[in-house]
Amino acid sequence: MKGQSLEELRRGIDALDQEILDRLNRRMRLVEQIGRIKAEKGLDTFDPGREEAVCRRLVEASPGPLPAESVRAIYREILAASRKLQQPLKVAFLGPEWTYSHLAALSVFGHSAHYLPQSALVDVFDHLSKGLARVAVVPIENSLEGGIGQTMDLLYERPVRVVGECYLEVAHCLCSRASDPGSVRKLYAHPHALGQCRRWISEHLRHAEIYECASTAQAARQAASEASGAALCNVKAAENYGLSVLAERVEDHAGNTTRFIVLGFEENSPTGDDKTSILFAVADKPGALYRVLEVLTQHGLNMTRIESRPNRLHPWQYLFFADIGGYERDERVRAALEEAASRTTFFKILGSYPRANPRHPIRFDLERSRFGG
Ligand SMILES: C=C(O[C@@H]1C=C(C(=O)O)C=C[C@H]1O)C(=O)O
Repeated sequence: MKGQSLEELRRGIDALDQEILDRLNRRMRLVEQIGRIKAEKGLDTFDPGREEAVCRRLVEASPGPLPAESVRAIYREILAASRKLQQPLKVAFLGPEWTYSHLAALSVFGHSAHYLPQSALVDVFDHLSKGLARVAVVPIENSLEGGIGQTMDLLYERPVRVVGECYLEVAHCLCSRASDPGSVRKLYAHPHALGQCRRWISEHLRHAEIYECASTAQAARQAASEASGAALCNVKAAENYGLSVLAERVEDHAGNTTRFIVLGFEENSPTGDDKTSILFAVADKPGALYRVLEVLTQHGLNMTRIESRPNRLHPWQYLFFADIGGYERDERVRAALEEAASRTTFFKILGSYPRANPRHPIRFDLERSRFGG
């Protein structure tokens, strides 16, 4: 049997696209109805647990050939458009535009959200507490540099909840108006970017003076103002500030990944594969930390991270940030946390949220300036 011609195949695609669009509009009418119910009941528009459940179900139900990351990428935008119909979601992040935080926020909330770049992390938290933003996206740890101290301090000080997480691959480029690395005299960079590219800088940019900046996009903005300035930043920041990419992927280790958390106030519903973040302090006596960890082990909870941080309010005392597998209201987790809390001097559940996979970080495609996962 003779195959279909190009024209016939394209007619088939046109008919399917019309069908997809009709169905998307039907979906949006349901979304609008849900929006009205939420408004009546005073519920929050954004429900990350439900969104994750929607995506996971579709990834599992998809027979292919569409890969899982494409299903997720398509639905990221459908969900963003759905939320926008109910009420545009206001998202604060550490700006200016095109920082890695911005890329992380876009990868979680899509292009239809209302983004509010802030000039300092503390302003991101302030935006949330003042109700100027509904959610915020902040970095919490990097695979090479470890925990982001300032975020950890603010998590201790402010009454926010962790409602989501995402892992983003951090691919730095050397970007400049100069034509080659040899002509670069000043290098602008965020301290973490400097830390991640130490070896490359000592091999290629020994002759340049180094200036630390508040963010990678700020570094790009600064580099753009000088003919012999350069920045360590991502390709979108370079594009935005009119810089050329002189060298790609200058980080010292492949797989440089930053974990971002989404902050908000609402409690998530369980998804069946959740993580819970906690924060606690223990008395200064032998075995105090062990006694907390012992309870978690006895209840069979898997701890995926524990990190200590000096308590700035009480010198030489420490705060512990830990992530465990499970949902906070799940009976086993609840009982374990209750018992663990009784062995601490301070205990705070930061929140439960759908688990993201660190082995499949969101990748920002250098060539095509778009996300894959
Ligand atoms: C439609 C809803 O509102 C939002 C949009 C969703 C969707 O488009 O599927 C899911 C969760 C919410 O963030 C809902 O809560 O079901």
